[in-house]
Amino acid sequence: MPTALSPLPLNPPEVWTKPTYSNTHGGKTYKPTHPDLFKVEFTPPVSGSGEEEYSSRLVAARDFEPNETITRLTNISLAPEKAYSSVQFGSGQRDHLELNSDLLFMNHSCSPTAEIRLPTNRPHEWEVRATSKGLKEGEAITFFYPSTEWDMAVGFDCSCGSDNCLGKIKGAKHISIADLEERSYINDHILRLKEAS
Ligand SMILES: C[S@@+](CC[C@H](N)C(=O)[O-])C[C@H]1O[C@@H](n2cnc3c(N)ncnc32)[C@H](O)[C@@H]1O
Repeated sequence: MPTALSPLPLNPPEVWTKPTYSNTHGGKTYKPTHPDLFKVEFTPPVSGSGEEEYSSRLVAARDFEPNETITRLTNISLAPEKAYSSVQFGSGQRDHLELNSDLLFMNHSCSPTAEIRLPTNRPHEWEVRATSKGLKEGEAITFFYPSTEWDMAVGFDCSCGSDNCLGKIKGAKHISIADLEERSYINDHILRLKEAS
């Protein structure tokens, strides 16, 4: 059972279909979820590889002021399990949500342009917001994955390219508190897990 008070539905309030090369090109059945705020820049699969590249990204469709809310998390559901796509919102084993929107395409950066803020037990306040630097139209919307993730289902070699890149990203469990806090806002459940470790 989730340990945080979790009123999250098991299914998203609105049906969401993940964009793929075939439904964003040619047939074009895909409908962007937040067209006025951001859009997915979709990378086509390398011909014949048959594998997902995970190199698509989310970019801002307009400027955002410093600390401006980009969007609240409105179509979220309880994740059936921790996955590459889920976001951790508490310290319990089941405390992972699925975004069920174009926000899925927010990549990680060690020098992020946005934050996911998930105050404990206040899901109506859960949001993506610009950092204190603000965001320009066309800039990638990224967040620091260890700000929500303790021990990720799928780690990766970071390609964010920032000067203070941490290299391998596996979750906050594997990073010192100083390295976490100098890069991003860190959610309470991660700070609690860090204190207890
Ligand atoms: C939720 S997806 C983000 C969207 C993803 N780029 C896509 O095209 O589906 C998370 C995955 O994207 C990739 N990813 C995100 N940020 C990355 C980064 N900074 N460096 C390398 N891969 C990254 C990793 O494969 C990760 O497991």
